[in-house]
Amino acid sequence: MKTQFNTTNQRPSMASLDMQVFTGLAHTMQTAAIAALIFVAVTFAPKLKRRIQLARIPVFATSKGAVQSTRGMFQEGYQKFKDSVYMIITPDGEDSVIIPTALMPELRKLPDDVLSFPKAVERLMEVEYTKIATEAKLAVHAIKSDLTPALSRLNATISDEVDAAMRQYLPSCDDWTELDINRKLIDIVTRISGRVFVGPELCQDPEYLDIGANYTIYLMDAIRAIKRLRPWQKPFLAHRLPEMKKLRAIEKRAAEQLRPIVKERLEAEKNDPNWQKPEDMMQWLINRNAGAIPADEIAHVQLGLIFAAIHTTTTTATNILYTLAVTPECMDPLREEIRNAMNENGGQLTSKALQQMLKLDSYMKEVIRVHALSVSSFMRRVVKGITLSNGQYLPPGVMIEVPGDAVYSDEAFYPSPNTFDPWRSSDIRQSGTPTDHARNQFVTTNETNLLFGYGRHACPGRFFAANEIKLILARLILDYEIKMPNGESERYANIEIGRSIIPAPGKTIMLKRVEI
Ligand code: HEM
Repeated sequence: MKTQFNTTNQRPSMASLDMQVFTGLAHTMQTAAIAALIFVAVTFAPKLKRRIQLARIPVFATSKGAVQSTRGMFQEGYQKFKDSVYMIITPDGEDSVIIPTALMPELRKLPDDVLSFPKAVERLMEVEYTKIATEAKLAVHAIKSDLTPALSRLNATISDEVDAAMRQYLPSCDDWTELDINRKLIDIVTRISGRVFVGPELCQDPEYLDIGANYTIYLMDAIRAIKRLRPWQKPFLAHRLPEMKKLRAIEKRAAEQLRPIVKERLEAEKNDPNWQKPEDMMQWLINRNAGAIPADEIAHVQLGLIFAAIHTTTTTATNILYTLAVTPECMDPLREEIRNAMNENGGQLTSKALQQMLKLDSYMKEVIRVHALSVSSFMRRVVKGITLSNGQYLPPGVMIEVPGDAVYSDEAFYPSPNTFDPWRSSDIRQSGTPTDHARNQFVTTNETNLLFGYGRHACPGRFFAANEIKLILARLILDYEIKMPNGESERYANIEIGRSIIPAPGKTIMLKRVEI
């Protein structure tokens, strides 16, 4: 059989076709291989470079290491490398550099273009898809300059709201009554915070209360769902997730509810000379921008506040109540202190009365020492390379964090750390120097008190949160007996989800109104 050669006039034979296809395929594969190599180089080279730059740092454990929980990993790491910088490779593949307490002060004041809080939040919160605001400049400014200075003036209003919220959400409890206290606290805290965020009418509106109680839950559900996707799937599938649709829907409802109120207030300011500006965050946000930012943007900031304020406060208060239910011996000293402080302040829970409650403050602080909300704190991403005073270079892109929970169990900072000592801080404050007094408060932020973070981004809402929690606790302690159900005496164990440690939801405690 003659071999057929392909010419322009001839139909190609099967063999030459095969050859052409093969050559074409080979080219395509070559191109694909080069593209893949470039992709791998672009994607992994910075990571590889970082690894080389961090090579001197000991790596404690990988995600597949022998230690089971993230908390255990951080605690064991602390035992081994407490005073030095070390690295933990977390299950999400982050190179996380753990900073010892001694090196924290030199990082405290670095600006965001060197060591960034928003950039640390970006990947954690899947910001590319959730679109939540990582820069909270407007909110932070309004909290620091308007809310915190107004706290003593607003205290009576907030205290009245606490009473109203208790009446609304707690049953009469004339006899021992079993309550899902976490659920109740979400509603109570949403209403009280709402009074300060959006004013007296809206904070009682069922639509606002529903948004306030659920926004954080929907956001966290969406983040978890996105994290379950493979990285390459995210751009295509993230927006179609049912959890994301729920998130977008609640954001839309918030904008629809808040938009007309912002417009109404702007109109009133323009047209009504007798209009009195309300004292709430909504107004402070409007004032700070002289109406220059769109109403939808204010709604966005309000959602950011809801996220920052409500579940953090509720989780903290739930931790305290789960503990109160198993420490009945603390109830009388606390009750006596609250009554004395009220007697000295005209029978009211004034700001000054709250400041005088050293035992209550100490109890709250000790609960959080034993039941921290997170294994780590001060999470930041390095933007410009930093050389630490020990000579270690931290390259751009690296995440740093501090093992806050492990610090709380360090004998050097907290003697007998395994003992729950409710008056640990009040004893120091009563007998110590002014510095001891200042460094041992619930709202203190420093290298060994990390509930509210550390440095320039430390929680600006902590003064409001502390007052709110104290007002709720003072009412509960004055008016109720508290115990565990079914004669139990063990505290509910907290549950760990990644770096978070939260009180188990859905658990009950018993309340009975005190007979006077
Ligand atoms: C017990 C309740 C609360 C806890 C445990 C808590 C905790 C925190 C933590 C850990 C941070 C990050 C700090 C850092 O990394 O250095 C933070 C930031 C923040 N918190 Fe709170 N928070 C609470 C209540 C509140 C409240 C009531 C508000 C609002 C009134 C608020 C507003 C904020 C804001 C706006 C930020 C971001 C600060 C910034 O970007 O500079 N928080 N909070």
